[in-house]
Amino acid sequence: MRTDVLTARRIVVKVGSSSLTTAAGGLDSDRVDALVDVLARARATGTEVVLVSSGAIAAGLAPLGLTERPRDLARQQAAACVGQGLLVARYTASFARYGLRVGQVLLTADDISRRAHYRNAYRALAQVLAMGAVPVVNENDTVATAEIRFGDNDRLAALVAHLVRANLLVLLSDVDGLYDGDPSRPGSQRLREVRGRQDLAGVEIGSSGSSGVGTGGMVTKVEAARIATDAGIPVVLTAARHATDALAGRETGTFFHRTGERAADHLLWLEHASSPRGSVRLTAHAVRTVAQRRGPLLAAGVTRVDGDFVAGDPVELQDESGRVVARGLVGLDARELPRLQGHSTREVVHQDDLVPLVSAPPPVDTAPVAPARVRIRIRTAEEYARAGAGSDSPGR
Ligand SMILES: Nc1ncnc2c1ncn2[C@@H]1O[C@H](COP(=O)(O)OP(=O)(O)O)[C@@H](O)[C@H]1O
Ligand SMILES: N[C@@H](CCC(=O)OP(=O)(O)O)C(=O)O
Repeated sequence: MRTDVLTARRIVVKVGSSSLTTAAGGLDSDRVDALVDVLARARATGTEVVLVSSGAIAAGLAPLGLTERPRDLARQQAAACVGQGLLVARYTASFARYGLRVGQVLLTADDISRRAHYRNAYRALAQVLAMGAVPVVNENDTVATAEIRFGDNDRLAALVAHLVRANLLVLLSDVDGLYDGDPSRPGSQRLREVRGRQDLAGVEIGSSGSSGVGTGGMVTKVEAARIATDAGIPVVLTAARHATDALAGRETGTFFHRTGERAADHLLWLEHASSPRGSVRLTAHAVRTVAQRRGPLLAAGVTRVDGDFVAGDPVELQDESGRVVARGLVGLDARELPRLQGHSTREVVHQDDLVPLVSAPPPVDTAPVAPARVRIRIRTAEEYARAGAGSDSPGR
């Protein structure tokens, strides 16, 4: 038995498109009902549930006369617009069988990478839970542009788990766990547990399966598991048909043990969900300060400004060679900075709004301090698409 699962009082369950649709396309009511049966049982035992559900685009295909997932963003937006309503209507009817209400929550990465928005999203979700309803979360695909699109719900679910302070993330797919190679290949073995990155060495993490409606495949699930476990949230990855066992703490799928501690609220979003609006180049001294989070970034430490950002936007902080050393929420507009750079003590990024992405050399003028934790940065959807990785591209 998995004690972390049994003791979890608040859980985020993410279900993929491939687990909600029929082979012929369209929503599969029986599969929606089967999932809701499991979630309603968890609720009956006092566990709070947040559902992150994909399927908007898949559900909108048939009603719009589309036979496959469109490759262009405009038709994906249209499909999501029609499908999201159908999806939530289906959940509303299904949860109503248990006297439970659902509330639709549509998020964009852009909305919630800012600190104030993050708090607002937390307040809204916490209130929905406090009032006994089940939040059904998805990305707001209809208004998300290629630039701000988060792109896959696996990573979105990991960030939502952090946002709502969940004790567990459950990823439900059409495959019953992470395999060491293509699961359709004879001889591939399921990993029962992952305790850290070392357990993933040699594992072939591939893209979407044959359903044709999934996004990102195992790549985004493993990234999601890494985001969650690094932030102290264990993850169960299994097939939707094993959801009962997964929530009962039985040994199904792949269990990712937590590897880190909960990080400051908005910093995880800043690191994983935000798309930088510009970049600021720093002196060597300022690089050391921000990489070790020993103080704020002052205008005196800025040597160059690129982009058209305004106060509150996420920006990249670069060293003198252009290497990205941190991300920060900037406190000044791009047009204000040039006249201050190099000499002013005005604060450009507050210390609490900084995420170091690499460790820096120890400062020459002070005693050695512990280096900042080296973080493996998860790509944004935009970077992901640019790299043409897997099938996660918005152009798919
Ligand atoms: N190493 C692996 N282990 C398990 N599944 C994998 C692996 N590599 C690629 N996959 C594929 O990932 C698919 C699940 O991802 P995806 O199609 O995006 O589903 P979902 O809609 O649930 O997000 C599986 O059907 C499987 O074919
Ligand atoms: N937001 C999109 C789903 C994106 C996504 O990650 O899909 P999936 O890989 O099926 O979980 C939708 O609702 O269609």
